[in-house]
Amino acid sequence: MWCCGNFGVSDSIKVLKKCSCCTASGQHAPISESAAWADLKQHVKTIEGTHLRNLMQDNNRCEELIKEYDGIVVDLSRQRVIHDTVDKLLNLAEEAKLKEKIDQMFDGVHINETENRSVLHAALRAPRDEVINCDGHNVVPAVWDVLDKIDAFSDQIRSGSWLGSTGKPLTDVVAIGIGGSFLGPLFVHTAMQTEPGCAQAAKGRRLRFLANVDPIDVARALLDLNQETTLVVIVSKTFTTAETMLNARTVRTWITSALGVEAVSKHMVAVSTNLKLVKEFGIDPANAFGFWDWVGGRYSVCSAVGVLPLALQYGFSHVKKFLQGAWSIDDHFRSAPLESNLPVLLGLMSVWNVSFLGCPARAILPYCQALAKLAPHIQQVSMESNGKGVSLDGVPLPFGTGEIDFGEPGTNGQHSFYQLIHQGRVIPCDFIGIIKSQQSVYLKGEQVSNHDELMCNFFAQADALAYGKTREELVAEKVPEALIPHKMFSGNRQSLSILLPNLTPYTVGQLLALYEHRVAVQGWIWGINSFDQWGVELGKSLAGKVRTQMNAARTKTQPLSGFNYSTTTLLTRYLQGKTQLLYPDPHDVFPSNVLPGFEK
Ligand SMILES: O=P(O)(O)OC[C@H]1O[C@](O)(CO)[C@@H](O)[C@@H]1O
Repeated sequence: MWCCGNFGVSDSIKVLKKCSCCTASGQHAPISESAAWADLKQHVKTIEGTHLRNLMQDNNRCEELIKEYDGIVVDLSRQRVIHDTVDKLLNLAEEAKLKEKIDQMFDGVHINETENRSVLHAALRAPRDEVINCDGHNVVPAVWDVLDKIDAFSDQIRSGSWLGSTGKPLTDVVAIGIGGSFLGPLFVHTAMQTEPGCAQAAKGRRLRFLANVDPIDVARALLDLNQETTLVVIVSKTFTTAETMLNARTVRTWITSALGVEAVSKHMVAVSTNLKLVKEFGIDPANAFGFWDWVGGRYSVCSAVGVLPLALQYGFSHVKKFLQGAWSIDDHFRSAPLESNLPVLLGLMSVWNVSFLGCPARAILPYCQALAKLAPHIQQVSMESNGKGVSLDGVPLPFGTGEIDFGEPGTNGQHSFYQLIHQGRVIPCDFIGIIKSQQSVYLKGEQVSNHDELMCNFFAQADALAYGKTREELVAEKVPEALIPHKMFSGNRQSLSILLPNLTPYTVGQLLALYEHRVAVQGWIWGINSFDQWGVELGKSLAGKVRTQMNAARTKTQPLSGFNYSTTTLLTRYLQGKTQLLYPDPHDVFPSNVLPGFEK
């Protein structure tokens, strides 16, 4: 048994206490030592004797593996599983106390143990009358206080009752943030942009994101914008992230150089959990939108992090539907039996592929251009959450965790990396299709509409991967012998298909929550903390060391010290290449043709 599940929970602050019965040291044995894991390892041999080409002929099996909830169809029939496999994976889930973990999350237990925090992003989309407790009090009213504030503020901006410092309406928004303070909002914005209702609501408005500290991104984000009509939203959970704060100072300079310092109160607002630093930056606390430490950065798109910029662009009513969609999956996740629970099944399939079938990567392939930013967002949600080397107890794990996520919308990906997926490495694929497109085009005389054409590929690719193409088929097609090995497809390559009725704010919310909870399921099975991210710290601190030396070298012409031969050589070459820029005056380093507003 890998864990007794006797988690002690104190009355108000629900902190997990170590159970005493697992090992002498109080540490849990890794899940890989469980009987359920061993059983699955054994079961791999059975699956290796099957081919999807044959498995797909069993209609009962396929029917069992096609699941539906609230309009979403998830087809798992092209996974390399049989009925027994699912049963064994559910045994593994039981061994990992998955149901208890889900309950603990919704109960506000401090399951993010290394940061001693609850994990309650689901509370961000809970209906007003829901009760979700954290540290002894219901957090839902506080969530709605912020949502109501965003509703009112976004309405003021959009209606023109809040004007810029020179009396003009603020039609453009630049949201500055990185990682979770950027990728989720960008994903949802990209998905909503072409939805007719949202597009109508956004008429005459522009939403830009500024994430990278690269000054090229500043130039790109500010291109053609006018300070007088621009609202800047600084989004940072900590308000200390180096890239975001430098970009915030840069854009503040862009605003104040044109409009004066007093313009900040009209043109700059913030989203953060650190309202003290927001104030120190010069933003009126009345213009700050808070959230809470129980919201992880990569899980924060449903907080003010995403809701504020999206409500400014589309109006709060559309964003509310996005939150409702996410809640639909939250509610399903916390209440549906594991065997019909979509995020649970998706998570278990990923664990099966990664830990048992040896496929550490996953391709996310939406057949919908509006989902172009889904894969980049899920990269962070998944890889920052589950790319860990030790168990919750800090013990090195004897197996790899996490998945290497990547993806592009179809059909673009087909003309790029699908070659490898068909004949090279085995990469389990998530195909995501939409029944009714946001845009409909049908040309007279064409066989099918444009969206149907797209979806023909969605259906074809999954079967191409599953069935492959045999030597016999090629011989029958009279393919020359020399070409046969090149034209053969082994098939038996697993994928799953997710079919959404349409792509609206509601279904975007569903899709988001489906992936968020799937990732959590994987982490709970592997026995890791999916909610911290210590792995990003080392690079950040080393960049600080380089920054100090860079400044010394630029301003005092001091020699570099403390770096290895390689870094010293390249750093020296870098410094030599830019000797003309010795920081005499910050404005001097901004060519006015690139960054409008920095003219001297
Ligand atoms: O919102 P913040 O505090 O600026 O952090 C941005 C991002 O930086 C990280 O902490 C690490 O890259 C992410 O987890 C987070 O989403």
